[in-house]
Amino acid sequence: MNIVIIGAGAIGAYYGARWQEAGQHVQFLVRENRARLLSENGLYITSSHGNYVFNDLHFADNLDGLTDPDLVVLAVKGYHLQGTIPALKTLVDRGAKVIPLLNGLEHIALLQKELGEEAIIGGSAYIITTLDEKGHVVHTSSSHDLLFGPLHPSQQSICKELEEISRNAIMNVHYSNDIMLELWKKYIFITAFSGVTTATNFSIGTIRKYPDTFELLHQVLLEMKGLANLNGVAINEEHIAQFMKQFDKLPEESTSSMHQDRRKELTLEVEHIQGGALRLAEKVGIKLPITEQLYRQIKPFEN
Ligand SMILES: NC(=O)C1=CN([C@@H]2O[C@H](COP(=O)(O)OP(=O)(O)OC[C@H]3O[C@@H](n4cnc5c(N)ncnc54)[C@H](OP(=O)(O)O)[C@@H]3O)[C@@H](O)[C@H]2O)C=CC1
Ligand SMILES: CC(C)(CO)C(=O)C(=O)O
Repeated sequence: MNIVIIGAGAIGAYYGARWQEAGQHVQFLVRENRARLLSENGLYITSSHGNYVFNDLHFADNLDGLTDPDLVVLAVKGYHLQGTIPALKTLVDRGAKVIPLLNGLEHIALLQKELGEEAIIGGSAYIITTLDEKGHVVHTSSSHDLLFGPLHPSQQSICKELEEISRNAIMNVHYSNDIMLELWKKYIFITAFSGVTTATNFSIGTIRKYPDTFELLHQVLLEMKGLANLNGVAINEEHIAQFMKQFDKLPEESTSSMHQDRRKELTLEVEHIQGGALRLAEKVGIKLPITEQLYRQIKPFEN
């Protein structure tokens, strides 16, 4: 498969590496600074699942430098979404489908509006990975799961093809026939996890030591369950119990990518994640008081 990844960042470069390693044609569309870093330092990933060096790295800072893809993987932060629309429009006009892997949910409707419902496949990543100071990928979780599935019936064959090629790649792939449910599950999980770790500035191990603080995670999950249900998505008590079990089992030092960004003093996706939840809540006429409180606490660190 011919894959273009927009954003050779922590998750884009990780999954790109795994597909290239499995024999797919992977190209990165990057911006000027990243192109310079890639030229100077190359790109490699370190991971407990095996390191990978891009000996043959294809990247360009404009579309003329890339061959037309079957699939575009969108792997930028929520606050960079708008900047990718012109390139996405061109690639979709040339026949590509787009799988966004951003955390959050608002981007799905926005991309469907801009590019058409047939173009946007549902996708979500469960992984903990970051870039080091040279721009190389450091993968620190044992998980490297990729969930995807059609949001439109016309996407079934490309999703099946993606499942096939990814089965030979070093990653866990899950094709879902109800990807909207999966997107909400991830959204609920990340709203709680990134909200509490970033607001408290603690990893999960420390949060777990304080039951009152740990309970915050549960409270956000319950609020978000209510929001999902009002949006017609069947999140239930069992899902919430599973998320709490996950929080219980995560290794001590585990934290969210938003919290890692706070530690590095980078821009935070609080507007896209918690802010997005508050906007969705307003649309259906409910309040999310705990999520709103976390949003207010994180906001000063956003930039
Ligand atoms: N990291 C993780 O562990 C996980 C992250 N996620 C989600 O995945 C998404 C991406 O996160 P992550 O990979 O960590 O982010 P990174 O910041 O590591 O990577 C994003 C990359 O996108 C690039 N970019 C931004 N705008 C453009 C553009 N217009 N064209 C080309 N490249 C562009 C940035 O490049 P530049 O250098 O030019 O700024 C940057 O390298 C986020 O929504 C995050 O929440 C989900 C699961 C886990
Ligand atoms: C919760 C986690 C680590 C799962 O992949 C994530 O998506 C993030 O922190 O951005």
